Parts: sequence; structure tokens; C-alpha cells
Amino acid sequence: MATTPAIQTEALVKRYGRSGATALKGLDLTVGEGEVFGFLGPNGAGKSTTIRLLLDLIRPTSGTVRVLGVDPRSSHELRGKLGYLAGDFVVNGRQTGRELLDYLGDLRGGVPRQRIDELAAALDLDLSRRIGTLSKGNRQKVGVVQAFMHRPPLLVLDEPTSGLDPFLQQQFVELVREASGNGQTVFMSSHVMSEVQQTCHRVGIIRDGTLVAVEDIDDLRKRAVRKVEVVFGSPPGLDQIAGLQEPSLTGNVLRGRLSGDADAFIKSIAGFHVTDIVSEEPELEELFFTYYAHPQEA
Ligand SMILES: Nc1ncnc2c1ncn2[C@@H]1O[C@H](COP(=O)(O)OP(=O)(O)OP(=O)(O)O)[C@@H](O)[C@H]1O
Repeated sequence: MATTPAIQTEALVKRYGRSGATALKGLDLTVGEGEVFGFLGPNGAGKSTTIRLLLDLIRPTSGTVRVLGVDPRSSHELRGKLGYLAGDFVVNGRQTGRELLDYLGDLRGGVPRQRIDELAAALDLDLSRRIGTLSKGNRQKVGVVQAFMHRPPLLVLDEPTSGLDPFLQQQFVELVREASGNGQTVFMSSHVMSEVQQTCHRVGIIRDGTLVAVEDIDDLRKRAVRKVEVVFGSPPGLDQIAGLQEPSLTGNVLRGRLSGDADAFIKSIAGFHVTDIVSEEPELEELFFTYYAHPQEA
């Protein structure tokens, strides 16, 4: 039996006000249960609008939304099954982090104190401080804890690491991986390509209210260009090398760029004495930005 998608939108349209911008122009989006899905696009593309519709913070002009199989407009139970975090986590500043998280934990049916403490320790967050006295980055950590602490089946994260430094971005990546390993679904908008690369199974790219591409990260990775350097005992001639873009030979060192299948290249050098080979992890960032600017050329 097919499982119910964690998120499904059909022909989703959102127009703000009577004469306002049409932020979404018929969005069809499906996120499977257990997927980590990255939602990417330039500023103003419609990412936050989509997320607000999923959470029933705003209502669609037309089209349908299903979250964990139900219409978010008609299900109060859904709230407890979601973890939500926006980039600018804002709460009443007089409470301490501990007070707020205990309160939210109770609302969500009880979260063990040990779980909150572990998350706070991983993020290096002092729970005894009043939230109003925290820096933006530390306030955002409180937001990260409240989103993850009850291990919700679906995490909806809107640019979650804005304001976090690189160390904490890495901690965040670990939390997403842990959630994914636990079978939770993660839907995340982000401008931080490294975290998308490290966590997402698929990415959807939205421009101007329309989904322009949905790609498997592994497929993207295979298509992305890698720099390659091969050191030979005694090098072949460049005319004997196959499957390598922009090949150049300096002494015994061959350099070039590989995209897609490496088989032709490897076979062309297999008859020569290779003393070392280095291939860089593909950078998907360039590919994403090509999509942002010219989706048809990517
Ligand atoms: N409350 C609102 N009233 C009127 N127009 C809005 C409102 N919120 C968003 N918009 C418009 O809808 C479009 C989509 O905005 P949205 O915030 O969804 O984009 P985004 O992809 O999240 O951008 P960013 O990366 O900058 O957060 C934009 O043209 C924006 O100006």
C-alpha cells in the first residue's frame, strides 16, 4: 500500500489582498514520508508563503493542501505533530529558555527534561537566561530546540539557520540527520547550500511562485563537475585521455574536470602507472545558482 505523502499541495494559489502580488501560481508539490526535502529559491519566490500555508498561518486563494494526510485548516491535532521554526524566532522575552521550553513541552504532551538538556548542551545554549537578554543567534537556538525536542513526525523549517554561526549550522545538520534517521520528515527552505547538500534527499526549486525543478540530490551530485588530479609514474599523451574536460598536463600531473560517469576516463588511464589520484567532492552550489538564474539551462 502506498504511504500518504507528508506534504501534498495541488494547484495551490496564494494572492495577497485583492490587488496584491500572486505569491504562488498553482504549486504542485509532493514530499514523501521520511524525506528530507530542501525548498530553494531566490528572495520573494514564494517559499515562506508555501510554509505559512502548510501551517495554516494563512489561507490559500485556491487549490488544496494536505499535511500528514489532512487539511491543516481542519485539524487541530496536526499542531502537535509538527515542529516549526522560522529564521527569526520571536517569543516573550521575560521567560527563561528553560521556562519556555518546559511550557511548550507540556503543550506537546510532555517532553523529558533530559531531552531538552541534551539539545541545549549540543547547541551550547544556556537555558537559565531570559530570552530577551539573548543574542539573535542564541534566541535562534531556543527556536531549534523547541522545533526538534518532541521528535515531531514532520519538521517545517523556514531558513532555520539564519543567524547561526558555522559551528551551530553543523550542529543543526546533525540534528536534521538524526531526525531523518528516526524516520521524521523534514521540509526546509534554506539559502545555505552546504546544509542542503549535507541533509536533503531531494530539492525543489521555486521561482516567481512556480516550481521550476525537483531534483534528487544524488542525481545532481552525479551531474556536478568534480576537479580531478592524477599523478602518473610516466604520463600518457593528452590525446590518450578520454572523458575529461579541460585536460592539462604539467610534468607528471594531469588535471581536469569530470562530470557524470567516470568510467571512460578511468579506463583511458588504466593502462598507465598511476601513483596518486585526487577527486574533489562536487560543489552543488554552482548548479543550484544556475537554476536560480536560468532554470532551463541547468
Ligand atoms: N503579507 C504579504 N502581503 C503582501 N505581499 C506579500 C506578503 N508576504 C509576501 N508577499 C509577497 O509574496 C511574494 C512571495 O513572498 P515570500 O515571502 O513567500 O517569498 P520567499 O521565497 O519566502 O522569500 P525570502 O527568501 O525573501 O524569504 C513576494 O512578492 C512578496 O513580496
